[in-house]
Amino acid sequence: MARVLIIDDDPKICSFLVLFAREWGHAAAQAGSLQDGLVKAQREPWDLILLDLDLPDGNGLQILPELVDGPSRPEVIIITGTGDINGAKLAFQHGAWDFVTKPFTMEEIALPVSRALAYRKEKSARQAPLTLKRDAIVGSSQEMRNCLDDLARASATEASVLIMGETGTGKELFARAIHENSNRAAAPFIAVDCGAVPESLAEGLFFGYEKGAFTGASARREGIIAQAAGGTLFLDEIGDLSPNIQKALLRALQERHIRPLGAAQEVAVDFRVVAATNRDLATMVAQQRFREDLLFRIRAFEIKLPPLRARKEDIEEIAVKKIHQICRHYAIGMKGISADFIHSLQANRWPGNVRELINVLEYALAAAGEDPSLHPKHLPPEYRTATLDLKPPPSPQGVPTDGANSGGQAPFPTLAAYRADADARYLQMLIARVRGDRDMAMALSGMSQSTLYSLMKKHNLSLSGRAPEADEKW
Ligand SMILES: Nc1ncnc2c1ncn2[C@@H]1O[C@H](COP(=O)(O)OP(=O)(O)OP(=O)(O)O)[C@@H](O)[C@H]1O
Repeated sequence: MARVLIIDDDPKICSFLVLFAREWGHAAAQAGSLQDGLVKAQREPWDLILLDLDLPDGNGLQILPELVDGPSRPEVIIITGTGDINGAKLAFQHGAWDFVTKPFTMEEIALPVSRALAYRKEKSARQAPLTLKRDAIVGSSQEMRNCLDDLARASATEASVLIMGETGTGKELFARAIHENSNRAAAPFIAVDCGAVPESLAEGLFFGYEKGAFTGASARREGIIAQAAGGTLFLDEIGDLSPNIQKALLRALQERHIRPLGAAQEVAVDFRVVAATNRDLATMVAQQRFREDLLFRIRAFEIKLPPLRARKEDIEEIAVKKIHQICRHYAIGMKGISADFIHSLQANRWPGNVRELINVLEYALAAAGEDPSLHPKHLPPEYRTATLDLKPPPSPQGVPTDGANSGGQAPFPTLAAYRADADARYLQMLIARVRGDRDMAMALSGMSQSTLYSLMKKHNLSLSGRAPEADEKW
């Protein structure tokens, strides 16, 4: 038996569909508005939702993304009397299973419904590998379990995978886990941050070059695609690739052959691509900033990682595990964790997601010193105010805003300004923690010496607390 929800404001259609679903042995319920539909869709698990577009409180497409990403990830069939090709395109972009125009006969609706339910049955029958290696991935919320199911399915195939999610949600962690759980686990996992590759060096980096291929090519160099032979190539921030490299990469993906710069022959390479982005690639395609054919190539399988604020249950589990890990790592006695401390963590929005949470936990442990347990007072002040019902704070001092403040709202910082401010505060915490110990600074922050040094320099800071110019050479 499947569970079917019908969201339509026409009582006749609803009764017809409820009857139809029950005759086929399914459980069915109905909702007459977007709001009612969304509440019901999120309160109970559904296998299939039949969604009208023209509802009294808005267009069904408005809630489609929330429906398909809902706790039970139902299939959604659009049923509409005002369908047009653009609406259908949008619906498919947002993950609808099918699009049926009204009026329809019993047969016309029976086919897509039975196909959707058969697909769903097949999907749930496919077992995730029993031995999924996920040690580093913490979280048991329904959202995280859905992502782990996707991870298991992606690992069992050879298909390319696109992982989407905000910064710090664990895209790289998932990419590594796909590789480690795949048949390619024994071969290399090669990661490249596409945003950090200068356009002029990109071809050489991806495809390699022969000695003398260009001025400065004093020796032959293997490209990262060849390095990933037999294994997985992880393209982080793929939305940052220039059009030229998108084109060259598409060719490599289609042909599975590459030609290093200056080489006479093409060589075959067997590699799997996992890509990640925090951008909306479909919008970039519409704006002609990303190739549609490349998007199709890399998106055979999609994993959407939800932000931490959408899975607050995971915060406690991540915090407990990370605190224990950090305590073990630095050989400091285990700390107790107060319920208030967890409550304060859960009240924050975490725009930097798990990465930001981990940084704050490091700070709290440093601030706690010899105290036996962690309390809200050990959190950075700005993270403590989240539990208070106060007016929005003014913008951080010196942080430029986007100029889009209106209606008396507090100025809103630009993302770049917010990140720079967060970087500076993080560095200050780090300086206070390591008291001049460079190795400890690198170990705690996970930054290389050169990255740490240049970030310190950018913010006019030094590990010793003196002016950077007076600091030791690295
Ligand atoms: N579910 C999780 N459980 C435990 N640790 C996690 C989880 N998700 C992320 N992390 C940790 O958070 C940090 C950031 O993760 P990761 O680099 O994979 O994120 P990302 O989405 O690739 O970030 P970005 O887009 O900024 O590159 C890492 O230290 C990672 O180990």
